This record gives sequence, C-alpha cells and structure tokens, in this order.
Amino acid sequence: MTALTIRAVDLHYGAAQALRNVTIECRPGRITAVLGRNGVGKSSTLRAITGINSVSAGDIVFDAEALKKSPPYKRARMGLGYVPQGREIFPLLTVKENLETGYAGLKRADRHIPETIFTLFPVLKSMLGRRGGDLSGGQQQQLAIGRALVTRPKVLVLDEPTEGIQPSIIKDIGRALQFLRDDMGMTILLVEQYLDFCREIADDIYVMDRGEIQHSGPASDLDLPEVRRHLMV
Ligand SMILES: Nc1ncnc2c1ncn2[C@@H]1O[C@H](COP(=O)(O)OP(=O)(O)OP(=O)(O)O)[C@@H](O)[C@H]1O
Repeated sequence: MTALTIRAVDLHYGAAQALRNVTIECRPGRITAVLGRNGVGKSSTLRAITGINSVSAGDIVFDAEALKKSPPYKRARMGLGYVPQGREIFPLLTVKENLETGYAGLKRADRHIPETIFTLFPVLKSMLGRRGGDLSGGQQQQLAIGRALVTRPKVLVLDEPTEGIQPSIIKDIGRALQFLRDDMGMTILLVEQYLDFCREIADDIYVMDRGEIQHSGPASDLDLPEVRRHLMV
C-alpha cells in the first residue's frame, strides 16, 4: 500500500497565491477527503499532485519519493491515477476506446481492461460500443473512474466525483471507492463539496478554505459545526 503526502505546498497563478502551506497526509489504504467550497483551491491541490501545475514551494511525496518536478506522465507511470473535474471523457470515442486511452503508460502485457471495472460499473460493459458523449453525467463519471483504473493505480485522486450526479449513482461510486480501499488496498484522495458523502466513505477529512487547510481529523471525530462554518458561503 502506498502513502501520498502533500508537504507544505504553495502554488501561485502569476501573482495570485492559490495554495498556502498545504499539508495533507493520505494514509496508505485509506480514503482521505478534502472538503471546501468553490474556488478554495481543491482542484489546484490535485493538479499539484498530478504535476499539471508546478508548486512554488513544498513537495509531493509518493511512496517515500519526493516527486519534485517529475512530469505528469511519469507520475502516472509510478501509479498515480487521476479522475479530473468534469470527467474529461472523449465524446466521440466509444466507451471501450475511452478506457483504452489508459493503456498509454502500460507494458504491452498489461494492456487489457481489468474485469473489476465491469464488476464495479456493469453499465460500462453494456455500453462498450456507445460514444462517450452519449452517456449520462453519472455514466461518464463511472467511465472516468474506469479509465483511471485501467492504468492500475496504487493511489487514486478524484476531483469532485459526485458533482452533478444523481443520488443512486453517487451511492454506486461510494461503494466502488470503498471496494478499492478494502479489497484492493488502494490509497484514495478525493476533493468534494458534499459533506455527507465524505462522512460516509472517508477515513480522514481535511477542510480547506481560501487556499489553506483549516481543519483536519478522523471522519469519525469531526467538529461538524466548525466544518459547516467553512463550507457556508
Ligand atoms: N489557471 C488558473 N489561472 C489563474 N487562477 C486560477 C487558475 N485556476 C484556478 N485559479 C484560481 O485559484 C483559486 C483556486 O481555484 P481551484 O480551481 O483550485 O478551486 P476549487 O476549490 O477546485 O474550486 P472549484 O470547485 O470551483 O473547482 C481560485 O481563486 C481560482 O480562481
């Protein structure tokens, strides 16, 4: 099982500072959730982890190795899977072809779609030949998670997996993430605005406000009024 640590990270967009001294410990084989309103820096945190955005201070430590300036494709090859906000499905490719885009960093022998993906999300199997753009938002989210799983990640990071999705599919996604943690030992980090979802599935919860971590602790022991105060606009 693999640990992921975000250590004292600052991130700037030009002169504007989006992250200030952000430290997050993702324990191996656990689900960590970062909660926060729109625009507080959740996506920036994940883009710093994946290497899409460079940090101006601090580092990301993956499996005891500091990633420094390692580019996104190398991080993916090390076992970092990413499910971006808005899903970023290729609308004109079929479901199967979307899944196969996950093959890029894999050895030839590993270039197949693990059956687990269809066990977790049976709808993908029945829609393999359909275009990504024809799927509902919830089905696209399942496809985006499936595509990340094709890369055989050790650590999976997800950007607002419940955004704009109907409750029954949110439940399916929650169950899938718990299965990946409990049965596959995966380390999972998700950023969210939806408190109840995080309380249900996460082991550790961090609360972010204005680019800083304001609060953190085990999900079983949350100071709910304090968390809600940070989530209110
Ligand atoms: N590419 C960019 N250039 C300049 N500023 C940016 C850029 N991306 C984000 N920001 C700013 O950085 C801050 C943090 O944005 P970020 O997207 O990380 O927040 P978020 O918590 O993920 O919000 P959301 O839920 O809306 O995605 C915001 O003030 C945002 O306007």
